[in-house]
Amino acid sequence: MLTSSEQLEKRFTLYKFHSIPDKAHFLNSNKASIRAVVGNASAGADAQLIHQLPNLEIVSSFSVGLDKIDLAKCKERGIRVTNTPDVLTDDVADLAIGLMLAVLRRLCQSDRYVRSGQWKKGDFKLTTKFTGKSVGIIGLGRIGLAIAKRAEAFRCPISYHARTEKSDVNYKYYPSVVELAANCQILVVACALTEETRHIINREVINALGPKGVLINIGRGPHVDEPELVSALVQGRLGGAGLDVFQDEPNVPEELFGLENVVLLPHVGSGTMETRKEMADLVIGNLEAHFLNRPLLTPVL
Ligand SMILES: O=CC(=O)O
Repeated sequence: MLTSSEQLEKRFTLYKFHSIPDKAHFLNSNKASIRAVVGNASAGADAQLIHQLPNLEIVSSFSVGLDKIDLAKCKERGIRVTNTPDVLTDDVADLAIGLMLAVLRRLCQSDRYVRSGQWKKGDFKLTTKFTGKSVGIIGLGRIGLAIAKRAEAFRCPISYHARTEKSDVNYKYYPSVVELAANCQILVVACALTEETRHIINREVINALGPKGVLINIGRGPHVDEPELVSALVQGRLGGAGLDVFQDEPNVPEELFGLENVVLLPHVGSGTMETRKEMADLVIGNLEAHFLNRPLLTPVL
């Protein structure tokens, strides 16, 4: 089976920009021929790159998140943009529930307990029940809703914050994130990263969630004021955290490494073979559709 970059290479002239050492020189020599950019969760098309590519027609991102693409610039230039929604929703929602269980039931710590032979010296300490805990979700889009559905099966009361109240759900709506945090035991970040949602988890929200509260972040690192989160966890002002994303990936604050109430994952929300294949198919399908003048499969712009 061909890898996704082999498939791209079969159909297009592919430049692996991330591995080109002298990017400025490369752009200078090739800028006129580049008509498409393939991005992902860590690199997309910012204003500078868009500006350097006069014939750019489409940005096709191997991610649902669009925060690495300057959408306003794309719109201004008439550049099409696509992402990979829906196909990754289940995986990301599964992982959010996995993080809740892992933090509350101390799954990673228990595993280390067995491997290191400590079990022979005594039983593992008691942990905290997940079923029935109240779950607050920031962002009730596709992924937020999928998390809510799963948490409902664990008999968790669900509440949420979003820009506007949804008329088609029965979950309790909080117009303020601080109020949501004060009224739930597990707070999940599941919204898109935009200028409005950067640092949506700040000191006030963390303090409202409190020393028994748990933060789950499957969104983006910059949703959280990371130094504030680290100090709250170190000082015991927050009960725990399950984090799949960080401010400066792959760098993770080392103060977190020694904390047992924290589970740290390397941004793997959509990281299954099945889903990554569906995402790659969408990226390639969108590019093909564009260059054949057919309707895009998952257009953003
Ligand atoms: O983080 C992953 C994505 O946006 O798809």
